[in-house]
Amino acid sequence: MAATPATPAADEAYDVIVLGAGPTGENLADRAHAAGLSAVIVESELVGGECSYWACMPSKALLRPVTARSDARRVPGLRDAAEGPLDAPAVLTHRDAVAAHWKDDGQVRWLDSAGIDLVRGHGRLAGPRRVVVDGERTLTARHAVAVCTGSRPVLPPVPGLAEARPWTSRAATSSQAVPGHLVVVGGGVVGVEMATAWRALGAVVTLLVRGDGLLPRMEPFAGHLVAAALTEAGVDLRTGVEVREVRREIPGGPVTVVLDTEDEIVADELLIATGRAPRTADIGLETIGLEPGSWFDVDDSCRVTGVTGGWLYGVGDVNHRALLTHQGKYQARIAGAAIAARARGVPILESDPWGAHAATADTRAVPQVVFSDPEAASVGLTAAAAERAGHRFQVVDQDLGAIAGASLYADGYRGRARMVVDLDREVLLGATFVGPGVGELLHSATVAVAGEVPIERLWHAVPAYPTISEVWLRLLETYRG
Ligand SMILES: Cc1cc2nc3c(=O)[nH]c(=O)nc-3n(C[C@H](O)[C@H](O)[C@H](O)COP(=O)(O)OP(=O)(O)OC[C@H]3O[C@@H](n4cnc5c(N)ncnc54)[C@H](O)[C@@H]3O)c2cc1C
Ligand SMILES: NC(=O)c1ccc[n+]([C@@H]2O[C@H](COP(=O)([O-])OP(=O)(O)OC[C@H]3O[C@@H](n4cnc5c(N)ncnc54)[C@H](O)[C@@H]3O)[C@@H](O)[C@H]2O)c1
Repeated sequence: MAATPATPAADEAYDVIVLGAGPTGENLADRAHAAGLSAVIVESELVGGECSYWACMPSKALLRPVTARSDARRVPGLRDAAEGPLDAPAVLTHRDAVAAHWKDDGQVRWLDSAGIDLVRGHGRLAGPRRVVVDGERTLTARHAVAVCTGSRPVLPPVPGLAEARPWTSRAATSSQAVPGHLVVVGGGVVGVEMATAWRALGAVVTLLVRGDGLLPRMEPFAGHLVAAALTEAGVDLRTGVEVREVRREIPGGPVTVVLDTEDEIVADELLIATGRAPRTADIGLETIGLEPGSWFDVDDSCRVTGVTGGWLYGVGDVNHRALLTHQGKYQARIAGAAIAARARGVPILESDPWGAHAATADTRAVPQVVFSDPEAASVGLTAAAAERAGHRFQVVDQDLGAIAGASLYADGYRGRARMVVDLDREVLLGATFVGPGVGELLHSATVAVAGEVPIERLWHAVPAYPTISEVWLRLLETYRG
């Protein structure tokens, strides 16, 4: 059914109400509907959520030309053809198309074809199993309400920062112009990807990081290699610095960033990429005894803990398990199956690790690709995380440049791989690859980690020659001795 305006009416009852039509909400509603439950989805902005319009898709549209050009420049015979600047207007035009020009008609058509009702407006819980949309329309849920409202950027409490109206991820992924000088604050994924993109599109970029390196959740060599490449690309990377004050006298005019070192940087734009907060401040949590603005505390089926009757689910970014589109969609598949099983009265759910109703991969095998140049890709535990978790493990490293497939992929290929092996069970706990093109290599590691494939069996998974995947052979040879 197509979108209908919020009009006063009697309560409308559904089996499942989904709040938020991002990738998580869409998948959850789809799973519920596929299981024979009626589902309605409430969306206050665009169907498709952050990912489609202001996050994954537009950011990757900005980054793909950057890595494609870099790769081409490292292929003899192609190098000269790939010299010169990127065509920034063409990149931005393509980005606009990838973001569907910030219109959601296509995704609304998909909801319609999937048999999911859409109600446009801001949804708020109004007591158990009840959602009021824009204060006018009341929906009730026979089985479950799934909150999939995502996250928003956080501005640190720096004097003058909010008043300066800095860019956050939305402006950084949707800007229609390349700023002359962009200051980026934050060395996490958003900071690194956006510094990479806007530098290659022609901006002077200063990247301010308060810690001692980039991408702190990955293996340290990921941050080192990406930092070296950013510096080589001309980014002014400053680590160990804090922003003390921000001044912008004229809206849209130059912005002055004052550091704790007393240095002042005057730039055209400032991007704050210092993490996210849940979009749960204004969704009526107080009406069911939960704290507004908090992340949801959920079990492995994504059911919110401590809610009488067990009808509330918090899925995707809102539960802070892994702020990634693919993990939100995975959780939606698991939670959707759990909601359907509970609705059918199934007495015992498959909630053991790797069971149908447990989002086990959230804690064991989360894959992530940072689309920087070079790419950084990881799954499962880093060595530091394995140490913290008390595993007995061995780290195996490999220079990716020494792999024949890599040297053919790009002349002078620079990159590194690491696997973390559980010595007690002889399975992989995690793997990290850094280098051009490694994003597409990651799923092999995800299969090995999630499948808990014994090293002895991995030995029989023969990588094709000459591909970058031959890194697996070298890693295993080193491990086996
Ligand atoms: C710049 C950037 C780049 C990223 N790149 C990647 C990437 O490459 N790969 C990746 O896996 N992840 C990436 N992410 C993370 C990814 O965007 C999120 O993990 C993902 O969007 C979360 O999906 P979600 O459905 O939980 O929430 P969202 O996508 O945020 O969707 C939530 C939806 O709920 C709606 N909503 C909120 N409150 C209400 C309400 N009260 N009533 C009705 N509707 C409401 C919102 O309007 C929104 O449409 C990126 C994030 C950023 C910021
Ligand atoms: N390719 C991808 O998969 C991709 C791309 C972009 C975003 N994302 C997801 O979006 C989420 C948000 O990304 P993000 O980069 O905003 O968050 P993040 O948590 O990855 O990084 C934020 C960084 O900012 C730093 N920071 C925090 N407060 C600060 C302050 N006051 N001053 C200076 N630095 C400060 C943190 O130490 C951290 O390194 C991530 O969890 C990520 O998983 C994924």
